Amino acid sequence: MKKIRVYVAGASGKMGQEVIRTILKEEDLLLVGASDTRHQGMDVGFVVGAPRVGIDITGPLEIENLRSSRADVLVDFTNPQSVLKNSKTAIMAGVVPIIGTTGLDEAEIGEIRTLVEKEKTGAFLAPNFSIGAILMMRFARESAKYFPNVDIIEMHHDQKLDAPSGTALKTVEGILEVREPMVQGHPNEYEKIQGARGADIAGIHIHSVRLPGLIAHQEVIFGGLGQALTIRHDAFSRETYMPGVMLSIRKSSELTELVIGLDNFLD
Ligand SMILES: NC(=O)C1=CN([C@@H]2O[C@H](COP(=O)(O)OP(=O)(O)OC[C@H]3O[C@@H](n4cnc5c(N)ncnc54)[C@H](OP(=O)(O)O)[C@@H]3O)[C@@H](O)[C@H]2O)C=CC1
Ligand SMILES: O=C(O)C1=N[C@H](C(=O)O)C[C@H](O)C1
Repeated sequence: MKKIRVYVAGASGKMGQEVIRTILKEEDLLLVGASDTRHQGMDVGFVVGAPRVGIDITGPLEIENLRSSRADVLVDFTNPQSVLKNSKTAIMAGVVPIIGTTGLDEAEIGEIRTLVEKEKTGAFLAPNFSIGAILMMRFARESAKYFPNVDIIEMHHDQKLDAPSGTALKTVEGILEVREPMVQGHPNEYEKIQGARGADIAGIHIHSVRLPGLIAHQEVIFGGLGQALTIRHDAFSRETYMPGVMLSIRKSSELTELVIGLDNFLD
């Protein structure tokens, strides 16, 4: 069996470690490289609490390392400052980036799309790899057809860099496919303290909570006449993302364009 060769950027991080532990258990996947600013020179197995793997963590991602690994895909769980450069590096090396890192803006995603087209390779980006979160977004899109008034509360651990979360933004994107931009709340409302009503996208307010103890949680709250509908998803551990990440690795190695969203790979 020809194995899919996987390189992981952000290998020492919370998601990177979980991804590596999972890849090491999959028979059709082969870990061929690991990069991170932390634990440089250490065997990646020891970093993730597994036996020795024979692959050292190489430091920030370099095109030479990626090329010499002969990777098919690069899984990126780094940070909003590194992900664009890493994705471009992968595409230039002929490696399909699987981008889990959030925080890319529209212009940056456009840059990736342009480079993918120029280099005739593929790329995959998913703000959320959890099936429950995908369903939450799908149900929210459906509900917005009947309940146009909606607020989002997203809650994450306090080490998260970007706000609002990629999932909240993707949820809004889906809702705006079926709901026109509108003003929510009283037209004359005002904030006594700046930010009290959260971030406003086309009238949908996003409130970002950051607290220790949390992992990743989101409520999409719809208000209607005499009723409210709340759709909630909770990630209680990072294992929740693994089936989606593994599916994406298997589906992405043959991509020839930029694809956004795990729902593209679900039946
Ligand atoms: N799509 C999804 O389903 C999910 C997405 N995420 C996203 O994934 C990203 C990572 O999350 P998380 O694992 O919690 O974050 P962590 O901070 O735990 O891990 C990120 C790691 O990447 C390292 N890093 C930074 N720059 C580079 C670089 N250029 N090359 C290699 N490694 C680098 C960091 O090092 P240092 O600390 O020294 O900077 C750190 O060790 C976030 O954007 C988060 O929002 C998270 C969960 C699910
Ligand atoms: O930083 C995280 O942890 C997460 N980030 C993603 C996001 O911004 O939506 C996905 C998930 O919420 C966990």
